Amino acid sequence: MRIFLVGMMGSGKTTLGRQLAQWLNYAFVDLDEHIVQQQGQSIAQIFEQQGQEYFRKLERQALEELVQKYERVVISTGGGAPCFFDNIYFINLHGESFFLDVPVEELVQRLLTQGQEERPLLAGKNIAELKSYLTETLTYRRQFYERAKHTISENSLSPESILSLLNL
Ligand SMILES: Nc1ncnc2c1ncn2[C@@H]1O[C@H](COP(=O)(O)OP(=O)(O)OP(=O)(O)O)[C@@H](O)[C@H]1O
Ligand SMILES: O=C(O)C1=C[C@@H](O)[C@@H](O)[C@H](O)C1
Ligand SMILES: [Mg+2]
Repeated sequence: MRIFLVGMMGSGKTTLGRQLAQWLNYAFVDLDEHIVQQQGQSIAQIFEQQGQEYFRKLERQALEELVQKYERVVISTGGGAPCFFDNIYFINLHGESFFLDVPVEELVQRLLTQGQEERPLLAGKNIAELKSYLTETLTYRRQFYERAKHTISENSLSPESILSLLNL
């Protein structure tokens, strides 16, 4: 089985994905980290030097490569990954998807305390700007995230709740 975690920046995809892969004894891939390693550039550098559009193409290519390569894997996607091209359909075609649905107030707290620097879309924003950016972005992205096969709310972000949704 392939398990994909989707949701906003700061929703906990990397943290939970790593834990879940350990539980299942599956491979773990963080899509952002995978792209950074493959390109030898940080996400911020890719955005700056080649642009966001190029980054979105890299995300799609990486998704295609990873489903070819792995059958038992947990993939934590980047915050925007399911919202470009037909990526969310591609994800659903190749595995079980989970939307980590965390309220904006909580995202703001987490992202303020955990460096905005590696997240180019958040860099340089103050708390009010961060909040309005996340609110607007989530309002638009929800239509994609909600196409995930399962939704997990903030208070059940654990490997156990994912396993029980999968009847494992
Ligand atoms: N369940 C949780 N409760 C509280 N804090 C959490 C939880 N999960 C993750 N965090 C914290 O929130 C921050 C963001 O988590 P993480 O990096 O896993 O999010 P992400 O969804 O992968 O974000 P991005 O899309 O930017 O990669 C980290 O500081 C992490 O320690
Ligand atoms: O929400 C987004 O668009 C992004 C989220 C991160 O995971 C990275 O993929 C990148 O910083 C863009
Ligand atoms: Mg992450």
